[in-house]
Amino acid sequence: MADQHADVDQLASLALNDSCNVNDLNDPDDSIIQTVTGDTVYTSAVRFEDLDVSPELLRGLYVEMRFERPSKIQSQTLPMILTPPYKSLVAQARNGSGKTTCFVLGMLSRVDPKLGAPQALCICPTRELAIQVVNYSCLGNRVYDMKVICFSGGA
Ligand SMILES: Nc1ncnc2c1ncn2[C@@H]1O[C@H](COP(=O)(O)OP(=O)(O)OP(=O)(O)O)[C@@H](O)[C@H]1O
Repeated sequence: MADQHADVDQLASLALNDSCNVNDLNDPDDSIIQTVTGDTVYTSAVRFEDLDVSPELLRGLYVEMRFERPSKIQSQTLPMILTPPYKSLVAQARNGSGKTTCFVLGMLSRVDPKLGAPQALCICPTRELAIQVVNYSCLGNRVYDMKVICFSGGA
């Protein structure tokens, strides 16, 4: 999560200017893209196996979520999100392009399922978004038996 006082210039920033529709999720651009942030070079992931995720999460992506391969925003941001040294990231892509999976997979990859303590907090601006995030995060329940809880306020 971004440090409150972090200089915006220090944040890795990525905006994908793609105008495709949701069907493109299953037809991502296969070209391998390299992104350099500071001294670190990130290579886009063509397959989920290219990412540093556990076998349990891989199974969850393929079997539970029935995803075949990363969408464009996932292929470019997940190597950054999952590779140490971890940095803050701002990414922008159109609605329905798979952004939620990016940060949910980031959270699920960084928690220790054996540790019985709260380890990740996701703050959402609307109740609808919070519910969407919880629905994806439930992948953690299914593959790791971890608890995902949604708190919301308002009437
Ligand atoms: N790699 C993938 N392969 C197939 N389907 C996917 C993939 N990633 C996400 N999806 C599906 O695409 C839809 C949109 O994904 P998601 O909600 O993550 O997009 P989003 O960019 O966060 O959307 P929004 O901008 O509305 O918050 C969901 O139904 C999700 O299950």
